[in-house]
Amino acid sequence: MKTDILASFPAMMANVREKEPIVQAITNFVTVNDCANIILAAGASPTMAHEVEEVAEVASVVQGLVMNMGTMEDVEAMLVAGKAANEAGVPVVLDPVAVGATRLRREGGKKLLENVKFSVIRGNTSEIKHLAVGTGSTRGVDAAEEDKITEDNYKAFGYMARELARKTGAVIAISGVIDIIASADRVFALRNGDAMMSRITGSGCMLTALLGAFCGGNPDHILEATVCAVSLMGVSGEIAREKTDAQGAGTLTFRTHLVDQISLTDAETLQKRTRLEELELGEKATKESMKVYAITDRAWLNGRTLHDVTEEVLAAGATFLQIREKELDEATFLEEAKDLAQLAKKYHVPFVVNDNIDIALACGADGVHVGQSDIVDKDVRAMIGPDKILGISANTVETAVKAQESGADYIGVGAVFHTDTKKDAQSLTNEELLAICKAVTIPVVAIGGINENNIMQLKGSGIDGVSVISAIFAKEHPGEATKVLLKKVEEMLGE
Ligand SMILES: Nc1ncnc2c1ncn2[C@@H]1O[C@H](COP(=O)(O)OP(=O)(O)OP(=O)(O)O)[C@@H](O)[C@H]1O
Ligand SMILES: Cc1ncsc1CCO
Ligand SMILES: [Mg+2]
Repeated sequence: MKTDILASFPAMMANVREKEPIVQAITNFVTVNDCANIILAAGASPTMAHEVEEVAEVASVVQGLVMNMGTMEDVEAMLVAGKAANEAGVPVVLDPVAVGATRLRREGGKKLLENVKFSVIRGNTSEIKHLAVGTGSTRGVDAAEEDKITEDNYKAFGYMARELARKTGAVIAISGVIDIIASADRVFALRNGDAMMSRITGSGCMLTALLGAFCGGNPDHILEATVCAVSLMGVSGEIAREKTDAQGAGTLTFRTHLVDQISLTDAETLQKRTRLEELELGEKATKESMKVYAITDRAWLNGRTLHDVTEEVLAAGATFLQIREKELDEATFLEEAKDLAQLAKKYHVPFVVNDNIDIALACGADGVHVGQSDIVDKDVRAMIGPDKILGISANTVETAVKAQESGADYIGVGAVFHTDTKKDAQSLTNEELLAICKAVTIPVVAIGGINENNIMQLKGSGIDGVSVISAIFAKEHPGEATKVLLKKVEEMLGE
């Protein structure tokens, strides 16, 4: 069951204040004093040790480790300390300051991510964008104007943060006008804070230091601790702004009020003022997710349940799941679809329902897959809304282009092989497949008679993966079959 994050705030705060975790911070020389003070204000105890000769020793006895790339003289010490903290089970928080801006920072950030396992990575939009997709337009320590987070794009930042969380195993916190916090499964948007926070240096560094204190006090609840710390920073920033304005004072006074307020804000005020939204983000159809696209078939269950067989297939690495039921009554179909939707969520695999839009919408699926006739009759995209996955079948350049124009997120092309007598003879040639793939920009998955023996024939056809039914579900060991297919597809794709 999902935990109620707001309800966890009092415990998160009390754990920091009562346990007084020692937090080691290897941070930049610009804001080091502010970082030490905010750790103290939260109720924890700072140690700003950064000499490479001693950091491992320190990191193995503290409760939290923070590393901040602000001035880049301590990357070697960060690597040594990070490894020691990982070995000792101490949570590590990274602030990848200006990570995309220079070669030194790009390489330093890469090295840290390759060698240290982080509990939390906290950065502004440009920094996290660089780590997630390599294209953040960082020029200095502040986020670039074009990477600004707004009410129009914050969901996209949510997807990006979740993707990075899955890749790194860390909770990701993006700061800005709207803050985003994401784990592999859950994504939050937080609308607290004040514009004056970006008019003093180091509010981001201070937030990262605060995260070190909260993770140190709550090592088994990193997601809750992160949301609570980001919220404490934002709410304290708002109250500090009110106090600053009441005095008619400016930005440096604001900085003092901000640190003061971290020590003063209580859990009740925090809960009351926190503006937290949990985002329900479905899975997206990507090229990567087309590799082994499994379609269910209950014909070969052999006494096993569809749930168990599907779980075996997902655990083995299937990258996409479609439920296809031609004979079930609606009520049973819906039950089954709800169950598989939950299962697919657990494995972070996109899940669509074949042909039945009502069931797709009712069961919590990520989308629906339909044939050409369905898009002639009705506007499926309008029915399911802009966020759900729409898959459409096509077998010519013309129908593929039409599918894309109708709002498809991917195309299923087939039948690729004759399934009956002319075993393994292609009914769609690689040239025809390539023409289809070139005519559209969305992912393409091939379907029809594909199995582990004929996949290699599709090399050079431009497809992103294969969709199979019997090549998985008719096998005695569907999980093993999935693994073999995945390996062959990656070979076929030339990876
Ligand atoms: N315009 C704003 N409105 C509300 N909150 C803001 C605003 N700008 C910054 N903040 C808050 O300030 C804190 C720091 O975020 P910011 O994105 O400025 O970090 P940063 O760029 O890494 O800062 P630095 O590198 O100077 O330490 C976060 O808590 C964030 O929510
Ligand atoms: C201003 C500045 N320069 C390097 S680090 C730093 C603090 C904010 O990241
Ligand atoms: Mg910063």
